Amino acid sequence: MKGTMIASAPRVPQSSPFTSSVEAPLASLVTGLHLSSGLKFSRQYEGTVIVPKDPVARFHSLSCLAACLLLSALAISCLLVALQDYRRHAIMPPGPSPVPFVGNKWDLPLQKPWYKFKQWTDMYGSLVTVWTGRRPTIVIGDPKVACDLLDRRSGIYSSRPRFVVMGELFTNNDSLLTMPHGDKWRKTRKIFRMGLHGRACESYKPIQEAESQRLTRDLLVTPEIFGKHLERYASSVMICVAYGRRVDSLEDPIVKKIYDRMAYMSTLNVPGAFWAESFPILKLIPDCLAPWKREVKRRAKASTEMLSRLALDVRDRMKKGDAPASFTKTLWEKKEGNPEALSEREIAYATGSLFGAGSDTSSATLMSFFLAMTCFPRVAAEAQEELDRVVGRDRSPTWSDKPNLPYCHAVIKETLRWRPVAVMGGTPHASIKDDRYNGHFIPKGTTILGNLWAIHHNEKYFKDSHDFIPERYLGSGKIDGMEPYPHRDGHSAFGWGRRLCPGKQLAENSLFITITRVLWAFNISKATDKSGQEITPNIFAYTDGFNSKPQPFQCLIQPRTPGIRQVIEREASLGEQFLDKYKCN
Ligand code: HEM
Repeated sequence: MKGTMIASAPRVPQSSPFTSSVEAPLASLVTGLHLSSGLKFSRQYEGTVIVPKDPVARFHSLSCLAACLLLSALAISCLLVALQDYRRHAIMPPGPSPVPFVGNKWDLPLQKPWYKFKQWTDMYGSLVTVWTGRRPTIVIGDPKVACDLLDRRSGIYSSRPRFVVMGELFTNNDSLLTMPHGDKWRKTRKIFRMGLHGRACESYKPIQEAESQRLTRDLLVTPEIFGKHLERYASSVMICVAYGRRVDSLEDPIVKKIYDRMAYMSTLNVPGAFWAESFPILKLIPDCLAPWKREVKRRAKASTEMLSRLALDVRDRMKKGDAPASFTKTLWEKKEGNPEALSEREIAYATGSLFGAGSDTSSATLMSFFLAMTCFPRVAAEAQEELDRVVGRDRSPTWSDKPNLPYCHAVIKETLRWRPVAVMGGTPHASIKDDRYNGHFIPKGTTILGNLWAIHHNEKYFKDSHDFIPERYLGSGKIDGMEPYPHRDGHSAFGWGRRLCPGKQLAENSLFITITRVLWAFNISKATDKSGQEITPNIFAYTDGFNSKPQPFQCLIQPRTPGIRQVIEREASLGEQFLDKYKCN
C-alpha cells in the first residue's frame, strides 16, 4: 500500500487520465481491480478512488491496471466466443473435436485430405463438420445428402467461399470458378450456357473428332508418351473451343503461358500459403508494405494482359473474316450493340476460365481410363466386342454410333465414377442462408465440400467400389442390395445444382469420341520389365492437388490389327486437313 493515498471521488485531480463523468467510475473500477487484494470492493461503491502519490508510480500502476482490465476483457470475450462456438458445434453436424479458435487445423492432413474426410464420414456420418479456426466446413460423404442439399436446395448452396488472394486479388472475381453467387455470376453463367451447350456444343464436335483422329495416330507412333498425347489433345480442343486456334505441341508458346498461369494460380490456393485467407483484413495493407500483395498484383496484371491479347486477337481475325467459330467469337458477337454484355476484361476472363477448367480435367479422366483398361482387361475386351459388332473394322466410331454403344457409354460413366478428377467435388460451395437438414443446423456462409472420394466409394451404392465394373450402368442401373444412385447420371463427377460443370456436355463428347476410338484401335495391356515380368500399376497412385490424376505409369498400347493401323493413318490425314483452318501463326 506504500505510495498510494485514498481520496474521495470529487477530488480526482484534473490532470488525472480519468476526468469525464463516464470515465470516473471506470477509474474506480480499474483501481479497485489493481488493489483488489488489499482493499475492500465496497469502497468503489462509496465513490472512492485510490491513486498512487508518486506520478511515475501512479502512471505505472494505472497502466498495469489498464493492461489487467484489457486482459480480463479479452479473456471474457474469448470465453464468450468459445461458449458461442461450443453451442454452434453442438447444433451443427458432428465431426472431430475442434480446439477453441484453432478448430481442426492440427487434425487436417497436409496431403490428399479426401482420404481423411472419408474416414470421418465412416466415423461420424454423411455430414461432417470440420473447423478451420472458427470457420466451419461441412464435408458431404453420401450422394443422397449431396443431391438433397446441393441440387434440391441449390438456391441456398450455390455460392463460393471467399477466396481473398486467388478470387479477389488475382482475378477480381472475374473467373467463373470462384465467383460468388449473385447477378454477375448469373450473367456470366448464362453466357457459358450459350457458348457451350446445345448448338454451340454441336459446332465443336468436328474439332473433337479431328483432334481425336490426330491423337489416335500419335498413340500409334509414340505410345510410350501417351500421357503427353492426352494432354496435347485436351489442350488443343480447349484452345480451339476458346479461341478458334489449335496447338500442335505442348511446346506451343500459348500453351506454355497458359500452363504457367495455371501453375501460379494453384500456388495461390494452397491452405496456409497466405495469412490474408485467414485474416482478410490483411488484404487492405498498402502495397508498399506487403511484398506478397505486390507480387500477386504484378502476376495478375501480366495474366490480364495475356488473356486480353488472346481475346482481342480473335476480334482482329473476325474483322478480317478469318475467325472460325469459337467461344470468344460468340462473346464478341453478342457484345455488338448490347450494353448489358460482358466488358472486354470480362470476356478475356470468361474465356480464360475455360482452359483452366477444361483441359486438365479432360486429360486426367482419359489417363484414368488408360489405367483402368490396363488393370481390368476384361472390360476392354467386352467393349471391343461391342465396337466390332456395331462399327466394324473398316472405319473408326463416330457420333452416329453413340446410341448403339451402351457398353462403351457405361465404360465412360464408370471411369468418371471410379476415379473422379475433381476428387473433392471441385471448387467448394458456400451457403447464403441459414438452413436445417436432418436436425442439424447449417449456418449461412458455411463452406460445403462434396467429397467425391467418399461419395463414389460409398459401399451403400457401389459394391466393390474400387473394381472397375461398367455393368453398374447397364440394365436398370440397380444392382441387387444396393441403393439406387440419386442422380440420373449415376455419378456426380461434374458437380451439383446451379454450379454443375457448364462444360459437362463438351467433356462428355470428348470422352465419347476418344475412348471409343482408342478402344476400337488399340489393345491396352500391362507393360513388362526387363525380365519379362508384367508391371501392374498401382490403382491408388494418384497426384495430390485440386485435380487428382494418375501418377505416371507404364502400359502397352498396340494396334489391334494391321488393317486398323491403315484406317488410323487415313483418318488422321483427313483430320489434319480439317484442322488446317485452326492453325495460327
Ligand atoms: C472430364 C471433364 C470435366 C470434369 C470431371 C469437370 C468437373 C467439374 C466440377 C466437379 C466442377 C465443380 C462443380 C460444382 O461446383 O458443383 C466444375 C466446374 C466448372 N467446370 Fe468442369 N469439368 C470437366 C470439364 C470441363 C470443361 C471441358 C469445361 C469448359 C469447357 C469446364 C468448365 C467448368 C467451369 C467454368 C466450372 C465452374 C462453374 C461455376 O463455378 O459456376 N469443365 N467442373
